[in-house]
Amino acid sequence: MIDFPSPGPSPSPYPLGAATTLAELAEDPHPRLASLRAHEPVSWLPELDGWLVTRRDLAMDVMRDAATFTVDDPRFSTAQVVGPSMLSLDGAEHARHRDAFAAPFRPRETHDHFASCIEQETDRLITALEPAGAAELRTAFAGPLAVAVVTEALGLVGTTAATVLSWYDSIVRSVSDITAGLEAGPAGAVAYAQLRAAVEATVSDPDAASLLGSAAGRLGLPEVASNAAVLMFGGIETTEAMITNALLHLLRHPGQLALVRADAGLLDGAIEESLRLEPGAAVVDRYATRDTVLGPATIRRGDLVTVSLTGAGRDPAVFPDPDRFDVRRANARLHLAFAHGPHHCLAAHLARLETRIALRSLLERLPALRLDPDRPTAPYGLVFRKPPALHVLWDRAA
Ligand code: HEM
Repeated sequence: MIDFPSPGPSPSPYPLGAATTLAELAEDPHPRLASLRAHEPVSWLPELDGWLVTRRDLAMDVMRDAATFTVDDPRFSTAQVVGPSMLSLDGAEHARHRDAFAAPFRPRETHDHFASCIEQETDRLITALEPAGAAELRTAFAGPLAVAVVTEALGLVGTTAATVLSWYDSIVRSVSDITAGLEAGPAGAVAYAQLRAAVEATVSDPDAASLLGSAAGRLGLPEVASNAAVLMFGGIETTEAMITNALLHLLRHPGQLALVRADAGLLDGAIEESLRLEPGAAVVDRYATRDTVLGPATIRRGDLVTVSLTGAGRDPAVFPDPDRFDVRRANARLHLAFAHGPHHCLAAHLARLETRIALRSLLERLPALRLDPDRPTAPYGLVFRKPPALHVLWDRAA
């Protein structure tokens, strides 16, 4: 009798995906994303228990087709803490929630409402730092600025930036626990209840000129509160990352920094290049509503489909020499750092304005701003990517 060897598990059709770890994607994802993009642009990652899309054209296909790739799924962790909002709805319901908040974030309205507040807050923070000649700019500058601007945007009556930050921390902890498969503690629910009460107080205050008041004319109170939480959730860590990453890129490339110092018009190019190379939000998640084909992959209904915005930003088919930081790159703005399609970041203009004012003021006011050579750093993180700390030095006024 012939003894046939037992077949054993069949090899994965996605060997690169099978070998990809979440730890390496958090640490330095770029080499792995480059080989995935080249060989398995839609790959199954067992560690993710989902698909990872790394090619820019396919990333856009996913994000623009909300009927096939939805955010509206019970696994979506933010909605488990704050309830349904524009971030977790699709179709007509999504439009109803989003439209109620859209007007204040249009380019002209953003500039008129926020520019002077951002300038004031930036100046205040830099004035406090200036005498020391050294600082850790992520926690002493970018973070507080992001919180102050979100606080201004929400316009909650009687609520300080410190309170908004404490709610944010508690809600983020609950969302992270749920994402990690743990039971969320009570702090997130308590913070959300307080935020909701502040939203109610603001909406019923005839003197409060807040975007929440105008939204309340179109949405119910619980819906206004959910979206207020999403504005807070969407606007703090991402903007902190956007500012810190842009600073890091410029300070790491003195030649490019010199170009920006010589021509302030290139600052926007530097910001877009930084978003392309290291988007503050590295991925967005979608869930397949039906069996479908995406590029070379067959996706099953219910599958998690994670879009790598970082992978898309370095797609060589669109961005030649994609790893290079080039403030004069003509098409840098084609990055997908603010997503694409119906969920394109509501406040992208605000985030850009904030980062532009922040960087311009730092470069103008802190002479010879440079990285601290004794404390090197690099972006880190699976979802939100930024340097854990950004230690810098500058020349103090004599
Ligand atoms: C003041 C700052 C910000 C606020 C208030 C804000 C707010 C929002 C809101 C409300 C949404 C949901 C839109 C929708 O679902 O229809 C959103 C989406 C998004 N935002 Fe922002 N955002 C800010 C800054 C940023 C920054 C700095 C980044 C990245 C660098 C970013 C990346 C994104 C992405 C990727 C999405 C899409 C999420 C998805 O498709 O699942 N945002 N943002």
